[in-house]
Amino acid sequence: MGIRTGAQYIEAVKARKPEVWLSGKRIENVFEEPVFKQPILEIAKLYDMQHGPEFQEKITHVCEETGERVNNAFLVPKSYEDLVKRRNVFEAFAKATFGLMGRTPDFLNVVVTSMYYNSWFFEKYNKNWAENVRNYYKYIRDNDIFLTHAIINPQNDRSKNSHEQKDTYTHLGAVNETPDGLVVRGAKMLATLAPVTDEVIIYSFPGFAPGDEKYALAFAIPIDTPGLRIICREPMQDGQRSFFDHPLASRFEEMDALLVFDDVVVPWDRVFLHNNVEAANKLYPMTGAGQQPAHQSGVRGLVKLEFATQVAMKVADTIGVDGYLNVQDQLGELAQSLESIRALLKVAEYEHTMTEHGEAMPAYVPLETIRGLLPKMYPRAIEVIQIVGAGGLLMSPTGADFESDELRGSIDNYYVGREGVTSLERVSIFKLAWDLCGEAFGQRLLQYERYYTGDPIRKRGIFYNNYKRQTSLTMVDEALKGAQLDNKEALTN
Ligand SMILES: Cc1cc2nc3c(=O)[nH]c(=O)nc-3n(C[C@H](O)[C@H](O)[C@H](O)COP(=O)(O)OP(=O)(O)OC[C@H]3O[C@@H](n4cnc5c(N)ncnc54)[C@H](O)[C@@H]3O)c2cc1C
Ligand SMILES: Nc1c(O)cccc1C(=O)O
Repeated sequence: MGIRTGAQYIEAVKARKPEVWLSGKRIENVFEEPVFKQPILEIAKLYDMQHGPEFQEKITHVCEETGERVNNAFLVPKSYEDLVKRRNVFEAFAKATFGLMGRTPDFLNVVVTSMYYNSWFFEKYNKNWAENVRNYYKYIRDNDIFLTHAIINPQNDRSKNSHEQKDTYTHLGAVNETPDGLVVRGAKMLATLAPVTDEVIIYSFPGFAPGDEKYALAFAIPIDTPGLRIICREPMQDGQRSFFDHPLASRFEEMDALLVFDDVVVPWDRVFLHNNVEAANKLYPMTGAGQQPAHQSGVRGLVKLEFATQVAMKVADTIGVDGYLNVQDQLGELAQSLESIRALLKVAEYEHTMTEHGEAMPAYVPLETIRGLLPKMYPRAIEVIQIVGAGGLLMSPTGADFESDELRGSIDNYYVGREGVTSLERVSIFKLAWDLCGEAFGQRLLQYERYYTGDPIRKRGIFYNNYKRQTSLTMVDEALKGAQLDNKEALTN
Protein backbone atom coordinates (compact mmCIF):
# COMPACT_ATOMS: atom_id res chain seq x y z
CA MET A 1 0.00 0.00 0.00
CA GLY A 2 2.65 2.58 0.97
CA ILE A 3 1.64 6.09 2.01
CA ARG A 4 -1.84 6.38 3.50
CA THR A 5 -4.27 9.24 3.07
CA GLY A 6 -5.88 11.05 5.99
CA ALA A 7 -9.16 9.31 5.16
CA GLN A 8 -7.48 5.90 5.34
CA TYR A 9 -5.99 6.77 8.72
CA ILE A 10 -9.42 7.86 10.00
CA GLU A 11 -11.00 4.66 8.65
CA ALA A 12 -8.42 2.67 10.61
CA VAL A 13 -9.19 4.62 13.80
CA LYS A 14 -12.91 3.95 13.29
CA ALA A 15 -12.35 0.25 12.62
CA ARG A 16 -10.42 -0.42 15.82
CA LYS A 17 -11.96 -0.91 19.25
CA PRO A 18 -9.21 -0.24 21.81
CA GLU A 19 -10.13 -0.26 25.50
CA VAL A 20 -9.87 3.47 26.18
CA TRP A 21 -10.85 5.01 29.52
CA LEU A 22 -11.40 8.75 29.76
CA SER A 23 -12.66 10.47 32.93
CA GLY A 24 -14.10 7.24 34.29
CA LYS A 25 -15.90 6.27 31.08
CA ARG A 26 -15.12 3.62 28.51
CA ILE A 27 -14.91 5.28 25.10
CA GLU A 28 -16.54 3.07 22.52
CA ASN A 29 -16.05 5.32 19.52
CA VAL A 30 -12.71 7.06 19.67
CA PHE A 31 -13.28 9.14 16.53
CA GLU A 32 -16.57 10.60 17.76
CA GLU A 33 -15.17 11.49 21.20
CA PRO A 34 -14.82 15.31 21.12
CA VAL A 35 -11.56 15.23 23.11
CA PHE A 36 -9.92 13.13 20.39
CA LYS A 37 -11.69 14.24 17.23
CA GLN A 38 -9.80 17.40 16.30
CA PRO A 39 -6.36 15.90 17.11
CA ILE A 40 -7.28 12.95 14.85
CA LEU A 41 -8.17 15.41 12.09
CA GLU A 42 -4.86 17.23 12.58
CA ILE A 43 -2.96 13.95 12.23
CA ALA A 44 -5.03 13.03 9.19
CA LYS A 45 -3.77 16.24 7.56
CA LEU A 46 -0.21 14.98 7.95
CA TYR A 47 -1.09 11.78 6.08
CA ASP A 48 -2.69 13.88 3.35
CA MET A 49 0.45 15.99 3.02
CA GLN A 50 2.19 12.87 1.72
CA HIS A 51 -0.09 12.97 -1.33
CA GLY A 52 -0.15 16.71 -2.06
CA PRO A 53 2.01 18.20 -4.81
CA GLU A 54 3.62 20.64 -2.40
CA PHE A 55 5.11 17.95 -0.18
CA GLN A 56 5.12 14.57 -1.88
CA GLU A 57 8.59 14.77 -3.43
CA LYS A 58 10.02 16.36 -0.31
CA ILE A 59 8.72 14.02 2.36
CA THR A 60 8.27 10.67 0.62
CA HIS A 61 10.35 8.43 -1.62
CA VAL A 62 9.90 5.31 -3.70
CA CYS A 63 10.94 2.27 -1.70
CA GLU A 64 13.62 0.29 -3.53
CA GLU A 65 12.34 -3.00 -2.18
CA THR A 66 8.63 -2.64 -3.00
CA GLY A 67 8.46 0.10 -5.62
CA GLU A 68 5.83 1.82 -3.48
CA ARG A 69 5.99 5.38 -2.25
CA VAL A 70 6.70 5.54 1.50
CA ASN A 71 7.40 8.26 4.05
CA ASN A 72 11.00 9.47 4.44
CA ALA A 73 10.88 8.49 8.12
CA PHE A 74 11.28 4.93 6.79
CA LEU A 75 14.39 5.80 4.83
CA VAL A 76 17.58 4.30 6.25
CA PRO A 77 19.96 7.28 6.07
CA LYS A 78 23.20 6.41 4.30
CA SER A 79 24.44 9.93 3.55
CA TYR A 80 24.05 13.60 4.41
CA GLU A 81 21.48 13.86 1.62
CA ASP A 82 19.38 11.15 3.24
CA LEU A 83 19.49 13.00 6.56
CA VAL A 84 18.19 16.06 4.73
CA LYS A 85 15.36 13.97 3.24
CA ARG A 86 14.44 12.87 6.73
CA ARG A 87 14.71 16.40 8.09
CA ASN A 88 12.26 17.49 5.38
CA VAL A 89 9.52 15.30 6.78
CA PHE A 90 10.30 16.20 10.40
CA GLU A 91 10.10 19.86 9.48
CA ALA A 92 6.96 19.60 7.36
CA PHE A 93 5.06 17.69 10.05
CA ALA A 94 6.33 19.99 12.80
CA LYS A 95 5.41 23.14 10.90
CA ALA A 96 1.91 21.79 10.24
CA THR A 97 1.45 21.42 14.01
CA PHE A 98 3.66 24.37 15.10
CA GLY A 99 5.91 21.82 16.81
CA LEU A 100 3.20 21.28 19.43
CA MET A 101 2.60 17.61 18.66
CA GLY A 102 5.73 15.77 19.71
CA ARG A 103 4.73 12.27 18.78
CA THR A 104 3.55 12.60 15.20
CA PRO A 105 3.97 9.33 13.24
CA ASP A 106 7.48 10.20 12.01
CA PHE A 107 8.94 9.95 15.53
CA LEU A 108 8.47 6.24 16.16
CA ASN A 109 8.75 5.30 12.52
CA VAL A 110 12.31 6.59 12.75
CA VAL A 111 12.89 4.53 15.92
CA VAL A 112 11.76 1.30 14.24
CA THR A 113 13.70 2.09 11.06
CA SER A 114 16.82 2.38 13.14
CA MET A 115 16.12 -0.87 15.00
CA TYR A 116 15.60 -2.57 11.64
CA TYR A 117 18.88 -1.42 10.21
CA ASN A 118 20.61 -2.43 13.42
CA SER A 119 18.98 -5.83 13.60
CA TRP A 120 22.54 -7.21 14.00
CA PHE A 121 22.09 -6.13 17.61
CA PHE A 122 19.07 -8.41 18.13
CA GLU A 123 20.75 -11.16 16.11
CA LYS A 124 23.54 -11.31 18.69
CA TYR A 125 21.02 -12.50 21.27
CA ASN A 126 18.38 -14.34 19.28
CA LYS A 127 17.87 -14.85 15.52
CA ASN A 128 14.09 -14.80 15.87
CA TRP A 129 14.12 -11.39 17.55
CA ALA A 130 16.13 -9.96 14.65
CA GLU A 131 13.79 -11.51 12.10
CA ASN A 132 10.77 -10.15 13.97
CA VAL A 133 12.20 -6.62 14.05
CA ARG A 134 12.93 -6.73 10.31
CA ASN A 135 9.44 -7.98 9.48
CA TYR A 136 7.84 -5.45 11.77
CA TYR A 137 9.66 -2.57 10.09
CA LYS A 138 8.43 -3.75 6.71
CA TYR A 139 4.90 -4.09 8.02
CA ILE A 140 4.73 -0.57 9.42
CA ARG A 141 6.52 0.91 6.40
CA ASP A 142 4.28 -0.77 3.84
CA ASN A 143 1.08 0.00 5.74
CA ASP A 144 2.11 3.45 6.97
CA ILE A 145 1.34 2.52 10.56
CA PHE A 146 1.09 5.06 13.37
CA LEU A 147 2.71 3.94 16.64
CA THR A 148 2.65 5.05 20.23
CA HIS A 149 5.25 3.84 22.72
CA ALA A 150 5.70 3.36 26.43
CA ILE A 151 9.30 3.00 27.55
CA ILE A 152 9.05 4.10 31.18
CA ASN A 153 7.89 2.05 34.12
CA PRO A 154 5.10 3.63 36.13
CA GLN A 155 6.26 6.14 38.72
CA ASN A 156 5.67 4.19 41.91
CA ASP A 157 8.86 3.87 43.94
CA ARG A 158 11.80 5.12 41.92
CA SER A 159 14.25 4.15 44.66
CA LYS A 160 13.59 0.48 43.88
CA ASN A 161 14.17 -1.73 40.85
CA SER A 162 11.30 -3.37 38.99
CA HIS A 163 11.57 -6.66 40.87
CA GLU A 164 11.55 -4.84 44.20
CA GLN A 165 8.27 -2.96 43.67
CA LYS A 166 5.33 -3.70 45.98
CA ASP A 167 3.67 -6.07 43.53
CA THR A 168 5.52 -8.42 41.20
CA TYR A 169 3.54 -7.05 38.27
CA THR A 170 3.37 -3.35 39.05
CA HIS A 171 5.91 -2.88 36.28
CA LEU A 172 5.14 -4.67 33.03
CA GLY A 173 6.67 -8.13 33.04
CA ALA A 174 6.44 -11.54 31.44
CA VAL A 175 4.11 -14.00 33.17
CA ASN A 176 4.60 -17.14 31.11
CA GLU A 177 5.28 -18.52 27.67
CA THR A 178 2.51 -20.25 25.73
CA PRO A 179 2.43 -21.68 22.19
CA ASP A 180 0.48 -18.58 21.11
CA GLY A 181 2.90 -16.10 22.56
CA LEU A 182 4.40 -14.37 25.55
CA VAL A 183 1.88 -13.45 28.26
CA VAL A 184 2.60 -10.04 29.83
CA ARG A 185 1.10 -8.26 32.83
CA GLY A 186 1.55 -4.87 34.53
CA ALA A 187 1.82 -1.22 33.51
CA LYS A 188 4.01 1.01 31.40
CA MET A 189 3.86 4.75 30.76
CA LEU A 190 3.54 7.38 29.26
CA ALA A 191 1.97 6.55 25.95
CA THR A 192 1.28 9.81 24.17
CA LEU A 193 -1.55 9.71 21.61
CA ALA A 194 -2.23 6.05 22.45
CA PRO A 195 -6.02 6.14 21.85
CA VAL A 196 -5.63 7.41 18.28
CA THR A 197 -2.75 5.21 17.10
CA ASP A 198 -2.66 1.86 15.30
CA GLU A 199 -0.09 0.01 17.38
CA VAL A 200 2.06 0.30 20.49
CA ILE A 201 5.73 -0.57 20.76
CA ILE A 202 7.22 -1.40 24.15
CA TYR A 203 10.91 -1.18 24.97
CA SER A 204 12.79 0.57 27.78
CA PHE A 205 15.26 3.22 28.67
CA PRO A 206 18.33 1.53 30.22
CA GLY A 207 18.15 0.91 33.97
CA PHE A 208 17.35 -2.75 34.58
CA ALA A 209 19.41 -4.57 37.22
CA PRO A 210 20.03 -8.28 37.81
CA GLY A 211 16.76 -9.69 39.13
CA ASP A 212 14.75 -7.63 36.61
CA GLU A 213 14.85 -10.35 33.92
CA LYS A 214 11.10 -10.71 33.52
CA TYR A 215 10.74 -6.94 32.95
CA ALA A 216 13.45 -6.85 30.31
CA LEU A 217 11.33 -7.15 27.17
CA ALA A 218 10.42 -5.43 23.93
CA PHE A 219 7.50 -6.05 21.59
CA ALA A 220 4.81 -4.40 19.46
CA ILE A 221 1.08 -5.14 19.27
CA PRO A 222 -2.08 -3.55 17.82
CA ILE A 223 -3.51 -0.94 20.14
CA ASP A 224 -6.80 -2.86 20.40
CA THR A 225 -5.21 -6.14 21.49
CA PRO A 226 -7.48 -7.85 24.07
CA GLY A 227 -6.38 -7.16 27.66
CA LEU A 228 -4.64 -3.87 26.83
CA ARG A 229 -6.26 -1.05 28.79
CA ILE A 230 -5.54 2.61 28.02
CA ILE A 231 -6.15 4.93 30.98
CA CYS A 232 -6.06 8.55 29.78
CA ARG A 233 -4.98 11.43 31.96
CA GLU A 234 -7.51 14.16 32.62
CA PRO A 235 -8.06 15.99 29.33
CA MET A 236 -6.90 19.58 29.14
CA GLN A 237 -9.73 20.61 26.85
CA ASP A 238 -13.18 19.16 26.39
CA GLY A 239 -13.26 19.31 22.62
CA GLN A 240 -16.18 21.79 22.83
CA ARG A 241 -14.29 25.04 23.22
CA SER A 242 -14.17 27.27 20.16
CA PHE A 243 -11.20 27.68 17.85
CA PHE A 244 -11.47 31.42 18.44
CA ASP A 245 -11.17 31.18 22.22
CA HIS A 246 -8.55 28.41 22.23
CA PRO A 247 -6.84 28.40 18.86
CA LEU A 248 -4.17 25.88 19.92
CA ALA A 249 -5.70 23.82 22.74
CA SER A 250 -8.75 23.10 20.57
CA ARG A 251 -6.57 21.52 17.88
CA PHE A 252 -3.32 20.05 19.11
CA GLU A 253 -3.85 18.29 22.40
CA GLU A 254 -1.91 15.02 22.52
CA MET A 255 -3.56 12.72 25.02
CA ASP A 256 -1.17 10.84 27.33
CA ALA A 257 -2.02 7.50 28.90
CA LEU A 258 -0.97 4.76 31.24
CA LEU A 259 -1.05 1.36 29.57
CA VAL A 260 -2.18 -1.59 31.66
CA PHE A 261 -1.56 -5.07 30.30
CA ASP A 262 -3.91 -7.61 31.79
CA ASP A 263 -2.37 -10.92 30.73
CA VAL A 264 -1.98 -9.79 27.16
CA VAL A 265 -0.73 -12.42 24.73
CA VAL A 266 2.05 -11.07 22.54
CA PRO A 267 2.39 -13.32 19.47
CA TRP A 268 5.92 -14.72 19.18
CA ASP A 269 6.52 -13.00 15.87
CA ARG A 270 6.03 -9.67 17.65
CA VAL A 271 8.55 -10.31 20.45
CA PHE A 272 11.78 -8.37 19.90
CA LEU A 273 13.49 -9.10 23.20
CA HIS A 274 12.66 -11.08 26.29
CA ASN A 275 14.24 -12.14 29.58
CA ASN A 276 17.56 -10.43 28.96
CA VAL A 277 18.65 -7.51 31.12
CA GLU A 278 21.80 -6.80 29.14
CA ALA A 279 19.97 -6.64 25.81
CA ALA A 280 17.16 -4.50 27.26
CA ASN A 281 19.67 -1.98 28.65
CA LYS A 282 21.70 -1.84 25.44
CA LEU A 283 18.82 -1.60 22.97
CA TYR A 284 18.37 2.17 23.34
CA PRO A 285 22.04 3.17 23.04
CA MET A 286 23.16 0.51 20.55
CA THR A 287 20.42 0.47 17.88
CA GLY A 288 20.20 4.19 17.14
CA ALA A 289 16.75 4.12 18.80
CA GLY A 290 17.98 6.96 21.01
CA GLN A 291 20.02 9.03 18.62
CA GLN A 292 18.05 8.91 15.36
CA PRO A 293 14.79 10.19 16.88
CA ALA A 294 16.78 12.98 18.56
CA HIS A 295 17.10 14.40 15.03
CA GLN A 296 13.30 14.46 14.75
CA SER A 297 12.96 15.93 18.25
CA GLY A 298 15.55 18.60 17.52
CA VAL A 299 13.82 19.72 14.33
CA ARG A 300 10.41 19.66 15.98
CA GLY A 301 11.75 21.45 19.07
CA LEU A 302 13.25 24.15 16.86
CA VAL A 303 9.87 24.75 15.20
CA LYS A 304 8.16 24.94 18.61
CA LEU A 305 10.74 27.37 19.98
CA GLU A 306 10.45 29.46 16.83
CA PHE A 307 6.69 29.54 17.23
CA ALA A 308 6.92 30.58 20.90
CA THR A 309 9.44 33.27 19.97
CA GLN A 310 7.17 34.63 17.26
CA VAL A 311 4.24 34.66 19.67
CA ALA A 312 6.32 36.62 22.21
CA MET A 313 7.41 39.09 19.52
CA LYS A 314 3.87 39.53 18.26
CA VAL A 315 2.47 40.09 21.76
CA ALA A 316 5.11 42.76 22.41
CA ASP A 317 4.52 44.47 19.09
CA THR A 318 0.74 44.40 19.44
CA ILE A 319 0.77 46.48 22.62
CA GLY A 320 3.69 48.68 21.64
CA VAL A 321 6.19 47.53 24.25
CA ASP A 322 8.96 46.21 22.04
CA GLY A 323 10.62 49.64 21.92
CA TYR A 324 11.63 49.20 25.57
CA LEU A 325 15.13 47.96 26.17
CA ASN A 326 14.13 45.43 28.84
CA VAL A 327 11.62 43.86 26.44
CA GLN A 328 14.13 43.87 23.58
CA ASP A 329 16.63 42.17 25.86
CA GLN A 330 14.22 39.32 26.53
CA LEU A 331 13.05 38.95 22.95
CA GLY A 332 16.63 39.09 21.73
CA GLU A 333 17.50 36.32 24.15
CA LEU A 334 14.76 34.13 22.65
CA ALA A 335 15.95 34.87 19.13
CA GLN A 336 19.50 33.91 20.11
CA SER A 337 18.32 30.69 21.74
CA LEU A 338 16.41 29.82 18.62
CA GLU A 339 19.33 30.56 16.34
CA SER A 340 21.64 28.46 18.53
CA ILE A 341 19.36 25.45 18.13
CA ARG A 342 19.14 26.05 14.38
CA ALA A 343 22.93 26.12 14.14
CA LEU A 344 23.32 23.01 16.29
CA LEU A 345 20.98 21.09 14.03
CA LYS A 346 23.01 22.03 10.97
CA VAL A 347 26.17 20.89 12.73
CA ALA A 348 24.49 17.62 13.73
CA GLU A 349 23.70 16.92 10.08
CA TYR A 350 26.99 18.14 8.54
CA GLU A 351 29.11 16.36 11.12
CA HIS A 352 27.17 13.10 10.95
CA THR A 353 29.20 9.94 11.32
CA MET A 354 28.89 6.70 9.39
CA THR A 355 28.44 3.67 11.61
CA GLU A 356 30.37 0.51 10.78
CA HIS A 357 27.11 -0.78 9.30
CA GLY A 358 26.80 2.17 6.93
CA GLU A 359 24.10 4.21 8.71
CA ALA A 360 24.47 7.99 8.71
CA MET A 361 24.13 9.04 12.33
CA PRO A 362 23.55 12.74 13.11
CA ALA A 363 26.38 13.88 15.38
CA TYR A 364 26.02 13.06 19.06
CA VAL A 365 27.46 16.20 20.69
CA PRO A 366 25.25 18.80 18.95
CA LEU A 367 22.13 16.62 19.25
CA GLU A 368 22.74 15.98 22.92
CA THR A 369 23.44 19.67 23.41
CA ILE A 370 20.01 20.41 21.97
CA ARG A 371 18.52 17.84 24.32
CA GLY A 372 20.21 19.62 27.21
CA LEU A 373 19.36 23.19 26.18
CA LEU A 374 15.75 22.94 24.97
CA PRO A 375 14.38 21.88 28.37
CA LYS A 376 15.66 25.24 29.63
CA MET A 377 15.10 27.41 26.56
CA TYR A 378 11.48 26.49 25.98
CA PRO A 379 10.33 27.18 29.57
CA ARG A 380 12.20 30.49 29.35
CA ALA A 381 10.33 31.38 26.13
CA ILE A 382 7.06 30.68 27.94
CA GLU A 383 8.18 32.85 30.86
CA VAL A 384 9.01 35.70 28.49
CA ILE A 385 5.52 35.52 26.94
CA GLN A 386 4.07 35.67 30.45
CA ILE A 387 6.26 38.65 31.41
CA VAL A 388 5.71 40.63 28.23
CA GLY A 389 1.96 39.90 27.97
CA ALA A 390 1.53 40.61 31.70
CA GLY A 391 -2.01 41.34 32.94
CA GLY A 392 -3.41 41.58 29.44
CA LEU A 393 -3.08 37.81 29.07
CA LEU A 394 -5.83 37.42 31.66
CA MET A 395 -8.16 40.04 30.23
CA SER A 396 -9.33 38.55 26.94
CA PRO A 397 -13.09 38.51 26.39
CA THR A 398 -14.62 35.50 24.66
CA GLY A 399 -15.81 35.10 21.10
CA ALA A 400 -19.35 35.29 22.49
CA ASP A 401 -18.57 38.75 23.92
CA PHE A 402 -17.51 39.91 20.46
CA GLU A 403 -20.81 38.69 19.09
CA SER A 404 -22.92 40.61 21.63
CA ASP A 405 -24.35 43.80 20.03
CA GLU A 406 -24.58 45.41 23.44
CA LEU A 407 -20.92 44.82 24.31
CA ARG A 408 -19.34 45.27 20.92
CA GLY A 409 -18.79 49.03 21.25
CA SER A 410 -16.92 48.65 24.56
CA ILE A 411 -14.89 45.77 23.23
CA ASP A 412 -13.89 47.66 20.12
CA ASN A 413 -12.83 50.61 22.29
CA TYR A 414 -11.05 49.07 25.21
CA TYR A 415 -9.25 46.07 23.84
CA VAL A 416 -7.47 47.78 20.97
CA GLY A 417 -3.69 47.53 20.81
CA ARG A 418 -1.12 50.04 19.63
CA GLU A 419 -2.10 52.27 16.74
CA GLY A 420 -3.29 50.16 13.83
CA VAL A 421 -4.10 47.05 15.88
CA THR A 422 -7.84 46.41 16.24
CA SER A 423 -9.31 44.84 19.34
CA LEU A 424 -10.10 41.70 17.36
CA GLU A 425 -6.47 41.37 16.27
CA ARG A 426 -5.09 42.07 19.73
CA VAL A 427 -7.44 39.68 21.50
CA SER A 428 -6.81 36.93 18.93
CA ILE A 429 -3.05 37.16 19.52
CA PHE A 430 -3.42 37.24 23.29
CA LYS A 431 -5.68 34.18 23.21
CA LEU A 432 -3.09 32.30 21.19
CA ALA A 433 -0.41 33.39 23.67
CA TRP A 434 -2.50 32.32 26.65
CA ASP A 435 -3.09 28.84 25.23
CA LEU A 436 0.68 28.52 24.97
CA CYS A 437 1.75 30.08 28.27
CA GLY A 438 -1.19 29.88 30.66
CA GLU A 439 -3.67 27.12 29.88
CA ALA A 440 -3.19 23.59 31.21
CA PHE A 441 -2.61 22.70 27.56
CA GLY A 442 0.42 25.01 27.52
CA GLN A 443 1.73 23.68 30.83
CA ARG A 444 1.71 20.16 29.40
CA LEU A 445 3.65 21.41 26.40
CA LEU A 446 6.23 22.80 28.77
CA GLN A 447 6.41 19.59 30.78
CA TYR A 448 6.80 17.70 27.52
CA GLU A 449 9.84 19.77 26.59
CA ARG A 450 11.38 19.15 30.01
CA TYR A 451 10.91 15.40 29.99
CA TYR A 452 10.19 13.96 26.56
CA THR A 453 13.73 12.68 26.23
CA GLY A 454 14.01 11.35 29.77
CA ASP A 455 15.35 13.07 32.86
CA PRO A 456 17.43 16.03 31.57
CA ILE A 457 19.64 16.01 34.66
CA ARG A 458 20.71 12.40 34.29
CA LYS A 459 21.01 12.84 30.52
CA ARG A 460 23.40 15.71 31.06
CA GLY A 461 25.40 13.63 33.52
CA ILE A 462 25.76 10.87 30.92
CA PHE A 463 26.68 13.48 28.32
CA TYR A 464 29.34 14.94 30.59
CA ASN A 465 30.89 11.54 31.27
CA ASN A 466 31.03 10.79 27.53
CA TYR A 467 32.39 14.25 26.81
CA LYS A 468 35.10 13.87 29.42
CA ARG A 469 36.14 10.54 27.92
CA GLN A 470 36.54 12.14 24.49
CA THR A 471 38.27 15.30 25.66
CA SER A 472 41.93 15.47 26.56
CA LEU A 473 42.60 18.47 28.77
CA THR A 474 45.81 19.30 26.93
CA MET A 475 45.30 23.06 26.91
CA VAL A 476 45.61 23.13 30.66
CA ASP A 477 48.79 21.06 30.52
CA GLU A 478 50.08 23.39 27.83
CA ALA A 479 49.35 26.48 29.92
CA LEU A 480 51.11 24.94 32.90
CA LYS A 481 54.22 24.04 30.92
CA GLY A 482 57.11 25.94 32.37
CA ALA A 483 55.05 27.16 35.31
CA GLN A 484 56.56 24.68 37.73
CA LEU A 485 57.71 26.12 41.04
CA ASP A 486 61.36 25.38 40.28
CA ASN A 487 61.34 26.99 36.80
CA LYS A 488 62.89 30.49 36.94
CA GLU A 489 63.44 30.94 33.13
CA ALA A 490 61.24 33.24 31.03
CA LEU A 491 59.19 31.43 28.34
CA THR A 492 60.69 32.44 25.00
CA ASN A 493 58.71 30.25 22.61
C1 LIG B 1 4.08 15.27 28.26
C2 LIG B 1 4.94 14.03 28.28
C3 LIG B 1 4.79 13.10 27.26
C4 LIG B 1 5.55 11.92 27.28
N1 LIG B 1 5.37 11.00 26.29
C5 LIG B 1 5.99 9.80 26.39
C6 LIG B 1 5.71 8.74 25.46
O1 LIG B 1 4.95 8.92 24.51
N2 LIG B 1 6.28 7.55 25.67
C7 LIG B 1 7.13 7.31 26.71
O2 LIG B 1 7.60 6.20 26.85
N3 LIG B 1 7.43 8.29 27.58
C8 LIG B 1 6.88 9.52 27.45
N4 LIG B 1 7.18 10.50 28.35
C9 LIG B 1 7.83 10.05 29.59
C10 LIG B 1 9.22 10.48 29.71
O3 LIG B 1 10.02 9.54 29.05
C11 LIG B 1 9.48 10.52 31.22
O4 LIG B 1 8.69 11.54 31.77
C12 LIG B 1 10.91 10.79 31.51
O5 LIG B 1 11.70 9.71 31.11
C13 LIG B 1 11.17 11.02 33.00
O6 LIG B 1 10.68 9.94 33.75
P1 LIG B 1 9.60 10.17 34.91
O7 LIG B 1 8.60 11.13 34.41
O8 LIG B 1 9.15 8.86 35.34
O9 LIG B 1 10.42 10.90 36.05
P2 LIG B 1 11.25 10.20 37.22
O10 LIG B 1 12.29 9.33 36.63
O11 LIG B 1 10.32 9.55 38.16
O12 LIG B 1 11.92 11.44 37.91
C14 LIG B 1 11.28 12.26 38.92
C15 LIG B 1 12.31 13.15 39.58
O13 LIG B 1 13.22 12.37 40.35
C16 LIG B 1 14.56 12.50 39.90
N5 LIG B 1 15.13 11.14 39.82
C17 LIG B 1 14.45 9.99 39.60
N6 LIG B 1 15.29 8.94 39.58
C18 LIG B 1 16.50 9.42 39.79
C19 LIG B 1 17.79 8.83 39.86
N7 LIG B 1 17.98 7.51 39.70
N8 LIG B 1 18.86 9.64 40.07
C20 LIG B 1 18.67 10.97 40.21
N9 LIG B 1 17.48 11.59 40.16
C21 LIG B 1 16.41 10.83 39.95
C22 LIG B 1 14.46 13.13 38.50
O14 LIG B 1 15.57 13.99 38.24
C23 LIG B 1 13.15 13.92 38.57
O15 LIG B 1 13.38 15.21 39.06
C24 LIG B 1 6.47 11.70 28.33
C25 LIG B 1 6.61 12.65 29.35
C26 LIG B 1 5.87 13.81 29.33
C27 LIG B 1 6.07 14.81 30.42
N1 LIG C 1 12.17 10.13 24.35
C1 LIG C 1 12.51 9.12 23.50
C2 LIG C 1 11.65 8.09 23.27
O1 LIG C 1 10.48 8.10 23.92
C3 LIG C 1 11.98 7.09 22.40
C4 LIG C 1 13.16 7.12 21.75
C5 LIG C 1 14.02 8.15 21.98
C6 LIG C 1 13.69 9.14 22.84
C7 LIG C 1 14.65 10.26 23.09
O2 LIG C 1 14.31 11.42 22.97
O3 LIG C 1 15.75 9.93 23.45
